[in-house]
Amino acid sequence: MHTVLELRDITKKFGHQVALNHISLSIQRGDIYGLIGRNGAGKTTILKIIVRLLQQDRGDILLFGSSTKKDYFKQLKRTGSVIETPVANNQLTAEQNLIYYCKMKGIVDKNAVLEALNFVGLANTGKKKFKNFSLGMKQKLGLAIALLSKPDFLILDEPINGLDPIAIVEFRNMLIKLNQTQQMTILISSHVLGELYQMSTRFGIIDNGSIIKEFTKEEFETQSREYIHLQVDKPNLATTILNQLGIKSLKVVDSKTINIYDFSVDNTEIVKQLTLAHIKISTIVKEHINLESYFKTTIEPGEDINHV
Ligand SMILES: Nc1ncnc2c1ncn2[C@@H]1O[C@H](COP(=O)(O)OP(=O)(O)OP(=O)(O)O)[C@@H](O)[C@H]1O
Repeated sequence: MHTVLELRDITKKFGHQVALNHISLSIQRGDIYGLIGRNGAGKTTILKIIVRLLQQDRGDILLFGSSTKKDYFKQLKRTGSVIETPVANNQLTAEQNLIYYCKMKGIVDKNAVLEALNFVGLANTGKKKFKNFSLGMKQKLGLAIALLSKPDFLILDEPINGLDPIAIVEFRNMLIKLNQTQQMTILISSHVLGELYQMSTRFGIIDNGSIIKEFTKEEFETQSREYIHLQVDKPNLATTILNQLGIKSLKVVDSKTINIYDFSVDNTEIVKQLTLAHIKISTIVKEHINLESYFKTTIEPGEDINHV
């Protein structure tokens, strides 16, 4: 296996605030690595440190095996990135912006601009200036800019934020195509977990500046299992009754939700006993753990009872 990126014990502080706390992770060639975390968890800070928009306070980064300053910057040329909002000139068209970036990056391939425009589907935007682009068009131009140098490693910060469902699917398909046809390794941060799940091969969950879980899609699929999603008005009393019924594995997720992982008692019996105790049930349904619910219960552990 070839390691594209390795972060070793990275710490970054802004004043007294610890944004990254001893982060270690590695990304292998061909991975689509989904970085998941709530607002302020540290995702953008990681990406900025990788592309050298920020400097870590401690720890080492290896990009394609290089860590020394000179070699690292050489390897950065094999990387394309869109971090925060795509930076383009408001007064220029898509094509003009790409020509400008080619000059800046020293890209001499004459087909690079047209290829990038075609790939992201912006070839027909003609004279329209960047300032008049929709959000989706802006995101696509950002991707086109990142692809100009035909990178081996693509880094994208929240690329599908604010896009409509059709644009999201288009974006997903583009990234999967890059990964499958050009073996491009991709690091992507996103809040849109359902979408991230569909394209990523590996995941890292970051919370409060620490990576708290890393897993492959395969591992997730093997471990994820069904559960009963129960919503009631008195979860504490409901938990007591469920325990009395012999249900050993459950989790109180929030002020009205209990997830039950133990199927030893029939749903009708659960409903009957809760109703007898004057508990109002608003939902009782069998569900499969998805990335979103896994993420939620991982970063907000709730009250865990005998559940691993
Ligand atoms: N330049 C800065 N100066 C001070 N604090 C900063 C700076 N950049 C980031 N931070 C802080 O570091 C923490 C991590 O921020 P970061 O932007 O990496 O989070 P994030 O996971 O990308 O969040 P979001 O999803 O909201 O973009 C936050 O608490 C943030 O306020």
